[in-house]
Order: sequence, then C-alpha cells, then structure tokens
Amino acid sequence: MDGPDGTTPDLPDLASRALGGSVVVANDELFAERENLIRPEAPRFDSTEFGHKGKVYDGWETRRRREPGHDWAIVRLGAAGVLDHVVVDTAFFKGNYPPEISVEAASVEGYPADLTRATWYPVVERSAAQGDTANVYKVDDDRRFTHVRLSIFPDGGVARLRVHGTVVADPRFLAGTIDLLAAEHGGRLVECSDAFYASPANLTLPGLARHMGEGWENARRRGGGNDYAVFALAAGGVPRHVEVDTTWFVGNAPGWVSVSTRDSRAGTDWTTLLDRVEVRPDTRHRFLLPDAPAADHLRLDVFPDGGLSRLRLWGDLDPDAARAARERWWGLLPEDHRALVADQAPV
Ligand SMILES: NC(=O)NC(NC(N)=O)C(=O)[O-]
Repeated sequence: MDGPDGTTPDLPDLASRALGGSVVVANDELFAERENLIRPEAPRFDSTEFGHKGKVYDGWETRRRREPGHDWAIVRLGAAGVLDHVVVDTAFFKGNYPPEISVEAASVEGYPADLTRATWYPVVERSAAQGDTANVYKVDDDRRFTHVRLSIFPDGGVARLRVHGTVVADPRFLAGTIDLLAAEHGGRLVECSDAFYASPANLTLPGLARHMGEGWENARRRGGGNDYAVFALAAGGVPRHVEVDTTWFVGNAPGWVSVSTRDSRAGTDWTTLLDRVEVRPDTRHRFLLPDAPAADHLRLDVFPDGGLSRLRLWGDLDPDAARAARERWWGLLPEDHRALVADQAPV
C-alpha cells in the first residue's frame, strides 16, 4: 500500500542515529545543534525553556541571515541505500521555519574529509515547506547514496530530517559470518502480529539496546494465539546460530520462543530451526543451528507475547546471494562512484 504522494510506508530511516547516521557538518547552528536532526525519538518542546542563546529547540536552528545565501547541513547515512522519501519535520518551529528546502545526495567511497567536494545530485528540488509540520517529499531516483545535504532557504529551524529508503549494503563487507538479519546489511521487517509499544524492526538495529524502549514490545495478549514477526534477510545464506536477547525485558519477556526460516528463492515452506524453547528475562541467549538449510526469510514466534531487545541470525551468504548482492550494488552506484571503483565491477 502506498503512503502520501506515492511514498512507501514503513521503510527504515537511513539517516537515523539509531542506525549510526551522523550530521557531519553544517554551515551554522547558532540556536540549536545540528545533531538533533537525526535523533530517533519524536521532537519535544518546553515553552518555558530558554538558554544563553535564546529559546531552546529540539532541532537544528541557524541564526537570522543578514546577507544573501542559505544554510545547509550534511548527513552521513547510517546505512547507504536507495531513497524513497524525505521528511523535513519543522515541529514546533512556527515563526522561524525555513519557507523552502532542497535535498541533494552523494555516493562517497571511503571517508573524505571535505564532503562539499563530493558530486551532489538533486533528489528534492527547491520546494515549499510549512512550519510545525512533517513535510514529506518523494524521491524519484534509483541510485544508491551514502550522504544527503539538506539546504534551507534562507535560514531557520528544522526539528528532524528523516531519509526513508531501502538499505543496499556494500557487498565487500558482507564476507564471512555476518548477522543476516541486521538492518545495516539490508535485513527488514515484513510483517508482525503486534507492535503496540515498539516495532520488531528495532530488533535488527546495531549494538545493544540501551533500555526497553529500544526493543520490540507488543501489548499484553488477552486472547489466544501468540505474537510473531517475519523478516526478510539481508541476503540468502546459511544460518549458524541465532541470538535471542531479552535484555531489559524483565516482567514482560516471552515465556518461550521459536525460530523458523524459509527460502523464497527455492519456494520452500517454513522449516523450524529452533523448536519452542523456554527463555529467561533480561538474558542474551545463543542457540546453535546445526545443519540449517539456506534461507532468505526468518519468522520469530514468542509465546504467548512479550518483548525482546535484539535478534541476530549469524550465518554466511551463499554464493548465489553474494553474486546477486554485488551485481545489485554495482547497478545502483552513481556513475562518479562507479568510476572510482572500476576494479570492483562484478565479473
Ligand atoms: N523565539 C524564537 O524562537 N526566536 C529565535 N530563535 C531562538 N531559538 O531563540 C529566532 O529568532 O528564530
């Protein structure tokens, strides 16, 4: 189902700090720090809070411009990918929002010091923005980008920048035994029974959860049945072991869990890898998966309900998936990036 203006809903925010994004540089941030732009949580506002430089805002805010020009900030995406839509959220910026914005994107190899010298491609033309509004802009560009540059005309404040899209991992780093479920590798939530408090997509974020709110939490189940989540793996591969982390879930961990996989490439049905097993609260469990078949989807069942903070499926890409990942990456690289890594072209 489409979202507003043909956007695809439920795609991850590639810029989010939760995925490792960073606001690398901005030309000005006198009133409010650029880093706020990519905080994962919703922006907040306290009408009574003033600091040394003026009203405190949970966002990025530049000073009133007294000369021609405009303000800008560059964001390194936590995970590179193909962009679907950008949200420029001006929440609480009412008399000081930018009336117009534009967004460009770049595909950068390595870690250059000066990102202003990258090749920047327009992905959202200069467009009107409203104050105190989550402004949504569709992106129609099939290339894979690593960075975005938000420009605001002429100046003002933006609470959050969300860059929703599909992760396309660099296949050179998908070697060896990796977490086949990780969002940063391209793993994604396909469906779930209940995300009342927080989405199961959180289970695939990098690092450990810092509190219960960073995991998946469903509501207390009052009827029959059990809660579940289905994920597409980053790429097809052979699972070695699974990590089921209930850390922070003390009074609301599941009683039992099971894990199944299937290979949609071969059209196979679900195979149970981990039969219903009892789990403990606040514990990182690891279960070996000997003789697991190749798979590209995973289903987690929790009984009867309950939350987890992380789910990892460690395994190795199979040769077909590794080849497909390299061809996809190469096909989506912008021309200037392809020229830099010509020796990496798939054979
Ligand atoms: N009340 C304000 O927001 N004023 C100014 N901004 C801050 N942060 O104080 C301004 O001029 O945009």
